[in-house]
Amino acid sequence: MVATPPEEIARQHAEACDILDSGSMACLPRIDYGEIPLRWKVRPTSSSASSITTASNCIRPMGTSDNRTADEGLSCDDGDGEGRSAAVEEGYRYCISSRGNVDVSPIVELIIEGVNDPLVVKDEDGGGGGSAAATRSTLVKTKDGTRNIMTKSSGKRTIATTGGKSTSPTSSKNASVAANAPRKDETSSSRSLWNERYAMTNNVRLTRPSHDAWGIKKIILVFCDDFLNTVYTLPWYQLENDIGKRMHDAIQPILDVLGIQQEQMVRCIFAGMPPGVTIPVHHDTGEWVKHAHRVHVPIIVPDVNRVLFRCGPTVSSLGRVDCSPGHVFEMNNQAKHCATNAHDASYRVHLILDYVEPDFHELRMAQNCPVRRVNLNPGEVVTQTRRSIDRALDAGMREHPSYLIIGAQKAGTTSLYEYINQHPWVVRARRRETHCLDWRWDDTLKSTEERRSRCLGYYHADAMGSYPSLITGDSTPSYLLDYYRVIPRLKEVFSHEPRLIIMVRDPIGRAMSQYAMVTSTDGTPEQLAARGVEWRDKTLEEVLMEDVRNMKDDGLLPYWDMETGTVDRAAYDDFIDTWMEDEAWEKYVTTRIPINTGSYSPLGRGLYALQCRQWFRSFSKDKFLVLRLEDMSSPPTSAPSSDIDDGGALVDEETHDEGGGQLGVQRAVDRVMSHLGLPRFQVADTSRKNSRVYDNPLEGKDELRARLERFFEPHNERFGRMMVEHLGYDEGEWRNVWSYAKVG
Ligand SMILES: Nc1ncnc2c1ncn2[C@@H]1O[C@H](COP(=O)(O)OS(=O)(=O)O)[C@@H](OP(=O)(O)O)[C@H]1O
Repeated sequence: MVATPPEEIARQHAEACDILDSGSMACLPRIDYGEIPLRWKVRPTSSSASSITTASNCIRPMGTSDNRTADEGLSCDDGDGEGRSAAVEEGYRYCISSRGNVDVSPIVELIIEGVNDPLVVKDEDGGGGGSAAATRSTLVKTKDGTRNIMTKSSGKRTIATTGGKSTSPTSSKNASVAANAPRKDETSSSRSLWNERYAMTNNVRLTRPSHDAWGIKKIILVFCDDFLNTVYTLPWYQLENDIGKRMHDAIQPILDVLGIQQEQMVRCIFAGMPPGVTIPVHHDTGEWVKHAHRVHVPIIVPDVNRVLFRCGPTVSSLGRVDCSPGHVFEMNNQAKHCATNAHDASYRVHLILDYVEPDFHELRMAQNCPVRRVNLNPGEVVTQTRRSIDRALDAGMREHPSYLIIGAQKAGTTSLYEYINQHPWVVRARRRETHCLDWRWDDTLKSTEERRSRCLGYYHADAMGSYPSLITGDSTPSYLLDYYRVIPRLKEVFSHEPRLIIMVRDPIGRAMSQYAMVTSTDGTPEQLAARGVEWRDKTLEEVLMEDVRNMKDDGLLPYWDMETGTVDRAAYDDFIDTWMEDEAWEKYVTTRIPINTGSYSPLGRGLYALQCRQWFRSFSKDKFLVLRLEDMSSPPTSAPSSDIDDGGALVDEETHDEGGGQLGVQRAVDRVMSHLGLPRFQVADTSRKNSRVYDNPLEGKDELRARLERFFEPHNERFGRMMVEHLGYDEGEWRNVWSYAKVG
């Protein structure tokens, strides 16, 4: 979302003041519709409002203080809803639900001191607070909304993008128009919880870019990162200290009204809105928004008639919410909302609380990404980006790279890399294919330390140090076959053993794709050079025959009859998994893989079991994830994947994958996220990468195709068996992988 221009904020502020001055807008009736179902938060538009509001059975009433159920709420008038019409209810009930009323005087007692003091501005140098670590390397937003790491020392934007669009509602420039609030600190009570300098040493300083831009003061008790990976409890909500205990006690009645447990709370903040400020119409975004219920409780409201808080399905249908102190209301924060404090002297304070549903933690456990809860220490420094929060004391904890896509060539590795990079916590390596362990390996470097440093340079390891929640990796598909060079180097320079991802594809399709690429004259000079010229004037059949002869000469195919193109099954069964096969395979890979050309091994690269076996001997099985391209098939052009729900599952699997292919991509990426221990996200661009249009070189070559099928059939079978037996993959999916048996 583009930042709201200052003139527009000023216009909205004037409009809000007019509404308040004229008294023309009554508050929406307080109706408790129960908890707003999370799925209503997906697309808050008026059309979806009308479709979802007809489904009254979607409402899940919770116990409320006034004992009114959602259904009762729909049909009864609670006395203050004069003028309420069915249409009003119809339009707003998925945006606002009054969940009850509490006595907030214990909270007021805790936070009243210094509430009207002007905002303390942190020192230019970071005030010794939270931004110190961030000055070394900073994530910066690029034009396309992705993020780069800027390294201060070089002053050059070097690296890496992480996916995802920012939707920050405004900028600090705007705030200067909207917030004519005082910004200096001379009068602040030094022990007020609102005093940022005091909070910086006794609590923890966290930034909230949009709030900061609007001049909003805050007392933060509980906070989570954008993916709900970690929930941080700040000192002023920890039971070990007096303020924390008192906060707990004071806030508990709100949790009781909502019917939730402390563990469900993922954010809890007091937000002080300065006098004369308007927060323009916006809606909240980010992964956490989809999983959390947003609750507001007005705590200190100098004059309810000078406060305008509105929410609604569209900009033109905003309804006014009753902001009397103690009114506990849930709002759909993916619907449009805005607020004005038109009081001329005093701050307005709301408690803003977000909570997840009780089964959220189990869901995340099942996705191999359990929610962590961390107690922060007083004065602790954290490094924040828009999407991530890292403790300074965790700096350098993550070793890079976290993952490597090692192959197979032409099996969709580029696409997978691009999909993974759409995760906001994934940072690109310097190049997609670093090749730092094969042909970019520098033999002139004398020590392991130098070699490690060179390799780590491809992954921006230094700049990533302050952001341990961010990961990086690369995709170099030549590694799978070139294991004998790559594995010892990998072990030498990366002692932590990265996660290894292997994409596979029907070896016949893979070979055709390789042939099409290597013989293509399109591409950059670098690409053309890497392909080599050896296959330029050869047919697919010729290059395949060359490879099969090499294998035969190396003793790898004692079961293959060159004349008939058939496999002797008994000879095959006797030969595979013996030392003779090992020796022959080693001879083949050590003598037939040139370092400077892609024109080799069109058949050998499709013998996945033989390649994987070498990797499986060197790394434990939990390090591997093997995915089939066929399961991730998507169309060549970009298509939106907006029908994917929070858990990463499509809303309607039956219909949504027809021709779309997004489901396969999303599933593949979900599996990668589990493998990497990252929270799931929705892949926005599911289109194919690196795809090529070419004539089918097997068209009209039935005998050649049949030979290839006979050649690969036992190897495919063997590979499928390996997936089931070694990695424990599903038998139904893998046992007959790429079986060429004709049906009927
Ligand atoms: N999502 C999806 N669905 C279906 N097909 C896909 C997808 N992503 C990539 N592809 C196809 O994978 C081929 C490119 O693979 P790689 O990126 O691994 O090639 S490379 O080794 O990096 O050159 C290339 O195959 P060909 O077009 O046959 O050459 C791509 O079209």
